Amino acid sequence: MKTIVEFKRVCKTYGDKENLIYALRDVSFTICQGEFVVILGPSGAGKSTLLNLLGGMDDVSSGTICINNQQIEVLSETQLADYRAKQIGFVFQFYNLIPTLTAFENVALMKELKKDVLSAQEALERVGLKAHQHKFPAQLSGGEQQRVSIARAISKKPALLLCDEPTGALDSQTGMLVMKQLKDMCKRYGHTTIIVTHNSALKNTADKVIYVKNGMIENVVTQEHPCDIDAVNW
Ligand SMILES: Nc1ncnc2c1ncn2[C@@H]1O[C@H](COP(=O)(O)OP(=O)(O)OP(=O)(O)O)[C@@H](O)[C@H]1O
Repeated sequence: MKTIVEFKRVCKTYGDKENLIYALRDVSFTICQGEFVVILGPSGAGKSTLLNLLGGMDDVSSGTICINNQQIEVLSETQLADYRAKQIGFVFQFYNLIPTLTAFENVALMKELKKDVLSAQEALERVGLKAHQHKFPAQLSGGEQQRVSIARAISKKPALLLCDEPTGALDSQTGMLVMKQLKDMCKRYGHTTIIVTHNSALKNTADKVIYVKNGMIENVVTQEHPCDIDAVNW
């Protein structure tokens, strides 16, 4: 399988000499195209820092990051903005939908960022929300709103779908449905999906689990036969 993400000896520090905080220290790993990846670790471990670096929202202090054959730590601000707009789909804990636009219009906005997008209708169909496409966010449940935000992210046909605690604001049953959707789409359409979570129950469902602790990679486990989301005890 093609390698789509390669972190090589990445360090990320905050603060100055006297007050240096290592958010990530000497982090190396790879992710293959089409993998369903879970990044697990306690609070403060460095998970969000990792995701921010992957998404081009922050820059490394040292080391290299290669995504889809592109070295990203050397990109200028403008090139990084283009990378975020075209290559990355983001899903956050809160859905960040525009309340005055319908589900369809929220997804269709992505056309402004990239020429080659999935139609809003196709993206909403993939998340099972075609019937709700003309509703406003306030007329949708939390789980449905999150599915609109997933439709918005996948409509860009991103190289990477980055999800930061995507079920954090949902009850466990709805959270499970959203996770199921993410995994089903990863397998059906080949989206490389990277999920940051505190929920260690998800570890058995991933092709790869990256354990982060104290800014370091504690372990990377590749699973040949991950279990179905339905089998998870939340
Ligand atoms: N902008 C910043 N300035 C200073 N320190 C930061 C900054 N961002 C993160 N850190 C520090 O880097 C470390 C890793 O933070 P990070 O947010 O990546 O952890 P996390 O695993 O995502 O935690 P959580 O699960 O609580 O969100 C923490 O010690 C944090 O305090």
